[in-house]
Amino acid sequence: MAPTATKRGPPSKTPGSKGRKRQKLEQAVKPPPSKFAKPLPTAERRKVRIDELQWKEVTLPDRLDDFEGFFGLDEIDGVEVVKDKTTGNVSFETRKDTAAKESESVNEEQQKESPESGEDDNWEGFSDEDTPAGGAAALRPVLQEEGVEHTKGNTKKNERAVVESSGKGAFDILADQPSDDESDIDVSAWEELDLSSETLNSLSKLKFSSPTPIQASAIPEILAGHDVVGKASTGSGKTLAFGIPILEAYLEASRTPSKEKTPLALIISPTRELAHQINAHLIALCTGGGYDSPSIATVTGGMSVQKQRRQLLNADIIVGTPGRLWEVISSGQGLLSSLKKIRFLVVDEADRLLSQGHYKELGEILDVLDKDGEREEGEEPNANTDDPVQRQTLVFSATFHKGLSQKLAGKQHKGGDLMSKAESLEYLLKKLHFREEKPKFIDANPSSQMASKLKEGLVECAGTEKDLYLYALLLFHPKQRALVFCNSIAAVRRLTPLLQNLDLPVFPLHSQMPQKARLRSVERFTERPGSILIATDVAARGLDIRDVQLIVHYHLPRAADTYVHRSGRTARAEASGSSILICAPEEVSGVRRLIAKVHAKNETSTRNLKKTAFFIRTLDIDRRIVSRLKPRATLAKTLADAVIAKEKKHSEDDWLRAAAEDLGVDFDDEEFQKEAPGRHGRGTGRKKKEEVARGMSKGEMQALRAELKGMLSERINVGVSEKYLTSGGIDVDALLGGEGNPEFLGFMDGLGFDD
Ligand SMILES: Nc1ncnc2c1ncn2[C@@H]1O[C@H](COP(=O)(O)OP(=O)(O)OP(=O)(O)O)[C@@H](O)[C@H]1O
Repeated sequence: MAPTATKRGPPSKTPGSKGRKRQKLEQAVKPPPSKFAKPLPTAERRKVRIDELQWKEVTLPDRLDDFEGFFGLDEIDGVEVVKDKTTGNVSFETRKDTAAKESESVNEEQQKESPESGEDDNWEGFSDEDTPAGGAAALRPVLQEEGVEHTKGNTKKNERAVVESSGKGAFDILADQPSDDESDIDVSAWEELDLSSETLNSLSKLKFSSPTPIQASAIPEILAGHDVVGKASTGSGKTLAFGIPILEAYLEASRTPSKEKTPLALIISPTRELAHQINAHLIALCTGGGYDSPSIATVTGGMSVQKQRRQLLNADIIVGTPGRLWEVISSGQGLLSSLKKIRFLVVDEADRLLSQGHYKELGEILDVLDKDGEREEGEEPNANTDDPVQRQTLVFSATFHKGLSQKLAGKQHKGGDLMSKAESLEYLLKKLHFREEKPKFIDANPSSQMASKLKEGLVECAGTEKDLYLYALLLFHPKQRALVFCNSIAAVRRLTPLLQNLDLPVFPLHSQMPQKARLRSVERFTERPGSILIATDVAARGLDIRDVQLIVHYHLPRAADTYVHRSGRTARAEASGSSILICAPEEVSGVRRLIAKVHAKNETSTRNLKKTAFFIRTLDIDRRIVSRLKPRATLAKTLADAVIAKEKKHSEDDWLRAAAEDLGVDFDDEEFQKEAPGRHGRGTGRKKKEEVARGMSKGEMQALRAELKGMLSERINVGVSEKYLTSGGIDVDALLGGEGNPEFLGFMDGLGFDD
């Protein structure tokens, strides 16, 4: 019997976000009326499996203002929900011809997709082992040579390295571009910038038909010899804003060869991944222009320092992180004298590099670039040098954070304000030794630090349920490349196995991972559509990974700039994307204030109006569906905790064994445990839980795994989404009771449906 719904259901229960306004919003997203208002004649009907059907994604509104539902919901027309009166089971019926057509197209799709599913079967998950052939090649050129990326040679060689790699490297921006001349495009929009024909050729190969605003404004100033401070929203092409003038200078220098070989540019980046990515972007730029490419050395921690030293001897461009650069520079061997002659010093993500806690090594580098000898304690870098600076200093970021200047002034700064132009300049002038008294400050997006096509929202849940809601959010965004941010390495370590246990393609990224594993995680995340990277803020800055569609803040960002940069990993280069915060109720008001600040600045700076509060929307999660996910999430967590506790025990034992050996005593685990301090103090509860977790036997774990496997193979009953039903004026209970409207909406692909 086909159910018919006649009355509106109660609004879904979302703590702290109820009221009349909510109900209006729900009506605003009321789905279109069903084509199947009347039950179908029995002869035309056929029972179908829900996963045989072709679900259509519900398109999102451009802005979230009036939208509180889930992103990425799928809907379907022409299906009836039928409830068996005796068993209570719900089934689905469609017209015979519709079903036949749809099952045909499903088969076609499956055939098309079969090679990819084969790949899925072979997916290794994350491990610290060396990537097998293919995988390593795909990470061109990052892992080709341990220690240093050093790319030199003729254009063809570079093209091969970039274009013919067996897969797409983590930072391979050329991988999708055809390499033949026919693919060249019109680059006349760049002509105003007066670039060389070689650079124009390269841009044509990259298919960059016109400069982005920051490129259009910054490149002429840099070419004219000015120091530049460039601010532009995330994903707006800042790398090439400094990369193109460096290439121009390289081309000019190579027309008049000199005997002395010194590097042309030093580019400093806050993270290793960003340094490797800048290298890849520069290689891509310098490829296919019909000239010998510059040698680019990437100097980051976690790789062989000896090789880096050798490669640096021949480099035209050096990209590096401050720690390793300082290590290499301070160990002597002549690098410093050639670095003093660089023409460009680039400080990328400058506010981060120059902030407290990150500044030490950069400060040392800046200092020695301008003068020999040691800096006095407390002395500002470069403060007492009278030598005129020859190089141009180029400083880029999407944000300049107010806390920096206030810290500089010795004030404690609370909150997450971003700096104004004047404050930024004042701050940078104190920290950096510019050639000009006043560098050119270019703000390409004065009205916003946020990408124009970014949608923002928050999900509210109990603090103890964040894991569950994260899982639900990821399931509700199936096939989307998602980046989840945590504030601690421990959380990355915990969430990775938890979500892997739930069969999600998850990779970790944090600073304590071995360098190769870090790059491999990024590579796999880049290559595999629909994969998930769980990362600390090491991934927040600068990373340019194609098609990241979803950012989840599992832990809330601690400052406005972190929110801007994390969210900036999506919606890049005119693409769209979503950024969702998972908040405990007590966190909501704080985070609203923080985000309002990020947006409020836009209003004041552009139109000089009084602050307009930006109100980030609460996404109305269907809590019924989430609660159905709880058993599997709990089981996955129990298993993950057990593995982590056992690993922790191993490393503690190793440490204690080594200590016992040093002391010349026998190692007795139980004795050590008894003696261990803090057994009755704080943290005892957590320790007890850990003990229970690590006490789990192999057999118990196997049983739990089998149980979880069983759960994961079962479908979650999401046939009826409370959100959709309430917003569509349908009563869930009436529908299931057989009295409701035959409309059926709200299925989420990925909720345990194994296809
Ligand atoms: N002129 C252009 N036309 C089209 N795409 C471009 C152009 N310039 C750069 N891009 C592409 O835009 C993307 C973002 O560029 P980039 O990584 O330099 O952004 P960004 O401003 O440095 O971002 P973030 O602040 O997050 O570091 C890259 O994939 C890059 O290849």
